[in-house]
Amino acid sequence: MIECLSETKGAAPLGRPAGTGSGPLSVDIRSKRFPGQGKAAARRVFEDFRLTLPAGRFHAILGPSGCGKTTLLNIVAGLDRDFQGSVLLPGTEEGGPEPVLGYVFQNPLLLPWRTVAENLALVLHGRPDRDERVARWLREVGLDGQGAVYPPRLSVGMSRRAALARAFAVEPGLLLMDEAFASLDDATARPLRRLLTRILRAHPTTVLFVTHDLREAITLADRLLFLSRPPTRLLLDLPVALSDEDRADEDRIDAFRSALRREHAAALEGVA
Ligand SMILES: Nc1ncnc2c1ncn2[C@@H]1O[C@H](COP(=O)(O)OP(=O)(O)OP(=O)(O)O)[C@@H](O)[C@H]1O
Repeated sequence: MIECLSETKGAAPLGRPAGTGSGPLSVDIRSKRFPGQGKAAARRVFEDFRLTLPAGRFHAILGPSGCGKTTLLNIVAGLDRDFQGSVLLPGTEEGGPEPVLGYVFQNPLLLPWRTVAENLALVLHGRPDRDERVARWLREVGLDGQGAVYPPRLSVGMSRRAALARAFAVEPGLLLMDEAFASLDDATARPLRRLLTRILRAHPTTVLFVTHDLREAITLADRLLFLSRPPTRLLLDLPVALSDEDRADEDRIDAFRSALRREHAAALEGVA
């Protein structure tokens, strides 16, 4: 049984407040299998997998393809309830209300027949401050003046900004990001990472960020969680004790990455 409890000693929150005093995110997956289809055998992904993550931190989740990163996010999000075990969302340990979840996928999933502003407004349905929030979040992500545009007219980077605005507009108590910047060239991804960091400074929340890119994980995260091949275990749980200055310096990021690769070669197998 894998258990990863409490904060890693020495893990600096890197300028982000260490949560709002709310309880941790606890995941206990006793068993998660996908049934076989046709001649394909059933697939056992998680078996006695436990994870307890402090609120208010940025956790990067890495691991080989097929180890269950997306499945883990879907279970945490409540999109996949076909498993044995339980999930305690941040803040609920003290009997608080369930936090609002934000989920950012690799595909921005904007409705093409709705304007950018309408796409944001949809997730704010029924809120009296809806229009004000839409305008504020378009400003926050640098899409001021683009509210009336339809998503197919947006550049790739702009549509990712819109997806970030939509995720943050609901004030998520937990933000799930699944390879949100994968498949983007570096010139597009880099400003998006900076934008995400800037937003999180102003609006801290608990983040689970799935990525294959170790550099990206080091640039963004407070903690790196490396998963094994199925049946999936937590292989490594490492703090990223780098200053903001270090994170902005690609040479430092590369040096940190090389050091991790040297020290943890086996656990980092399958991670780019
Ligand atoms: N709906 C499904 N039906 C059957 N098998 C599935 C289903 N979804 C995922 N799997 C299998 O479960 C395992 C974990 O999948 P998952 O997508 O969570 O992995 P991942 O770590 O996110 O992979 P990648 O890094 O390639 O995105 C894989 O072997 C996958 O084929």
